[in-house]
Amino acid sequence: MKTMERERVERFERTFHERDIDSTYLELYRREQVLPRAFAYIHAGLDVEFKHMNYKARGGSSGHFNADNSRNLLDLIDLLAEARTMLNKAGHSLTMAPDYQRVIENAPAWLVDSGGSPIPEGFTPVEVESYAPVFSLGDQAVPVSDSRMVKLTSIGEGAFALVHRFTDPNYGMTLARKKLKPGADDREKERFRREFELMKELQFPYVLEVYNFKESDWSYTMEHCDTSLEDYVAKRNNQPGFGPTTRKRIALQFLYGLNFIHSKGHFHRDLSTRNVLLRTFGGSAVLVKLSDFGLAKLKGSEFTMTETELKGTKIDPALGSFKDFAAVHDIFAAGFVLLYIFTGRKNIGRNDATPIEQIIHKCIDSQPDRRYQSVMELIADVEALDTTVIGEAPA
Ligand SMILES: Nc1ncnc2c1ncn2[C@@H]1O[C@H](COP(=O)(O)OP(=O)(O)OP(=O)(O)O)[C@@H](O)[C@H]1O
Repeated sequence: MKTMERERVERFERTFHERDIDSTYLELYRREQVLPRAFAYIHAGLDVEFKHMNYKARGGSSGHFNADNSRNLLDLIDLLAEARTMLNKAGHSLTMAPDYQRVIENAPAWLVDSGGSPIPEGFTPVEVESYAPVFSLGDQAVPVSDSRMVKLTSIGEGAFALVHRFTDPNYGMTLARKKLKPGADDREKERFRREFELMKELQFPYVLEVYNFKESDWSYTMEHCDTSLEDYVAKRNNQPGFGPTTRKRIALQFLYGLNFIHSKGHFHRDLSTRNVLLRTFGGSAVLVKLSDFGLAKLKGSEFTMTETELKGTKIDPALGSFKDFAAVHDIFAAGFVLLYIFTGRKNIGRNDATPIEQIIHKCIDSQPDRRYQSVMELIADVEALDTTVIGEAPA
């Protein structure tokens, strides 16, 4: 850590020296090298507000979160954001228990600083955790095959896991490592292990390859990707080099990957522009890698999902229950991924009538029986697209 960055973190921690902090919470973070008092203070404050929120929204019905509580919670969220930025600059990643992260990320949508805040309808009570730390710092190094420790660099964070990259000096290869966040419950652990096992089974050029599962710290290694589809298209969308032929090539790789998953009897269930990753090789050469299989499961199995688990994915209004998931529901989400690949847009108009838009309308039709019934059918239409007229409406 550089001196200036360390000083900034220490100065932030000193602002908590004069504050009254519940000793139970101080004890939870006693061994933390960085920001022990700050973490204890913020954790204690969040628990007070979360308990009050659960009380006000009991039974799942919406309630009113008082003005003072709203302001307190907003102040705590600001403190946390400040701590996170500072820690990132100092080379640490801040990890938070999934349920705390869910509420904090969703808060800006309903929390206001005057007159109190209306708790959203259907609010899921927060699992308050007063006896274990909810904040921790991500690992900074990992052992490789000859037991040498190599540096980890943070590259991503989802609701449940932290993702780092590291270079194995034995092979000169960069790998990614996904690690479950601390405080994960049995259900999240099962989801994590299932994700690894399924990806291990699905060996295919357009599905992200996973290597090794380590139960001792709930992490696994996988191939490293350079970017997500979301970022790749956003950066190139208005550039002349990113034309219909390149877009069609990316779209087909994505569909071949999806078709392979379906051919093996699985559905992805969480397709989004963030869950499609890319390896880039200079110029316009890319390899599409489908990732984040945490929600994929064998046909017919029971599973309920939470709002956190579907972040970024277009939810199919025609899907009644998650256990009735079928190919047409992945095809619905794939329609939006295709729209983004071909146009850089996330929403489609009613009257769009270019050849690609006609395909997308058929993916997302409100009546599932009017959609493509299989990825193979969809592939046939995308393969047949004439890239010289792809963006033009028919005469
Ligand atoms: N193999 C990889 N190479 C490069 N970046 C990756 C890789 N895997 C994941 N990431 C990055 O890390 C982020 C979080 O990963 P991922 O979405 O798999 O975690 P998660 O906790 O399961 O997420 P979610 O909340 O979507 O379920 C991704 O959005 C992506 O940017």
